[in-house]
Amino acid sequence: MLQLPESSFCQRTLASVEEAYERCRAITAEYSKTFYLGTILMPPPKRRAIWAIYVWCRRTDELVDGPAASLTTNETLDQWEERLEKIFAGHPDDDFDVALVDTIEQFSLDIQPFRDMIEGQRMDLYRSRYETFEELELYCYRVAGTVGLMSTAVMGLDQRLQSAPWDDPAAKTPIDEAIALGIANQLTNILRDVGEDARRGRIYLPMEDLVRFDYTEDDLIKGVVDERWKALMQFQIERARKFYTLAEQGISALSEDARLPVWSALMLYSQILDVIERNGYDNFEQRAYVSGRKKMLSLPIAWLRAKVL
Ligand SMILES: CC(C)=CCC/C(C)=C/CC/C(C)=C/CC/C(C)=C/COP(=O)(O)OP(=O)(O)O
Repeated sequence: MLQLPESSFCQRTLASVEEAYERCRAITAEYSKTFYLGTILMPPPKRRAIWAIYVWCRRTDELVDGPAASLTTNETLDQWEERLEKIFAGHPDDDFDVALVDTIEQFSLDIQPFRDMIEGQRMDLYRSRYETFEELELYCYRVAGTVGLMSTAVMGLDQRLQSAPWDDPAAKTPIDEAIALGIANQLTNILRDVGEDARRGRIYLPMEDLVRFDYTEDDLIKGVVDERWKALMQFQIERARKFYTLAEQGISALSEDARLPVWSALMLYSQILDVIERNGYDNFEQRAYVSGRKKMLSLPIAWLRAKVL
C-alpha cells in the first residue's frame, strides 16, 4: 500500500529532490507497467515529472479505492485538497510532495485538473451507479481526462506550433485529444474490470445502456455472458475506440520526444479492447491481458506512427 497523508504536526526532514523523484519512479514502476514503459521512452526531466504526477494521482485514487478507503470521508478529501493548494504554493508535506513541487516549478502546470480529479474521487465515494453516458463521461474526465491535461503540460507542444513569440501555446494545445485519451483509457479499464467492480457493488456501465441491451444488474453480478452481454460489450468497445481515434489526432501536435511514448501507451492500452473481443467478451472469468511479447511487438509500430503520422 502507498503511504497516505501523514499528520502535518510531525516535523521531519524531507527527502532531496533527487531522492523524491526516485521514490516516485519506484512507485510508478511497481503499480503501472504500461505507463512506466511509456515514461522510460521520454527524456529524463519529463519522465521524472510524469512519475511525480502519477504518484499524486495514485495516492488520490487510493484514498477512495485503496485498503484504507473505508476511513475516507468528504473531509479527508477536503484536507487532501488543502494539501494540494500547499503543494502549488511550494510547501511540501512529505517526500512525494517534494517531487511534485519541483515538477510544478519546472513545468507550467495548472491546479484545476488536480482539483477536478479530487472531485472525481468524491463521485466514487458516494456513487455506485451512472444513469447516462454523459454522467459517466464526466466521471472519466475527472479521474483520467485530467491526467491527460497534466501530462500534456509536461510533454509540451511541437516546435512548429510555438515558433513565433506571439503564438499562444494554450490555443494550440490538443486539449480535447488529451482528455479523450484519458477517457478512452478509463473506459477500457471499466470494461476490463467490470466483473471485479460489480462484485464490489460498483457498476460503471451506464444504466441506460443496460436497459437498451435488455441486460440487468442481476445478470451483471452473476456474470452472465450471452448474446445481450456481447452486444452490450461491443457497443462499449466501439465507444471507447472513438475516443482513441480522437486522441490519435492530437499526438502530432505534441513535442517530438513525447510522441513515441504516447503512441506506445495508446496502442498498449487499446489492445486490451482487442483482447476482450478475442476472449469472447468473457471479462468475468478471464482478465484481458496484453502479453509482454505483444507489447514489445507494438513498439516498432508505435515508433513508425510517431515518425510518420
Ligand atoms: C493524445 C494527447 C494529445 C496527449 C496524451 C495525453 C495522455 C498522456 C493521456 C493519458 C492519460 C492517462 C494515462 C490516464 C490514466 C487512465 C487510467 C485508466 C489509468 C489506469 O491506471 P492503472 O490502474 O495504474 O493502470 P493498470 O492497472 O492498467 O496498469
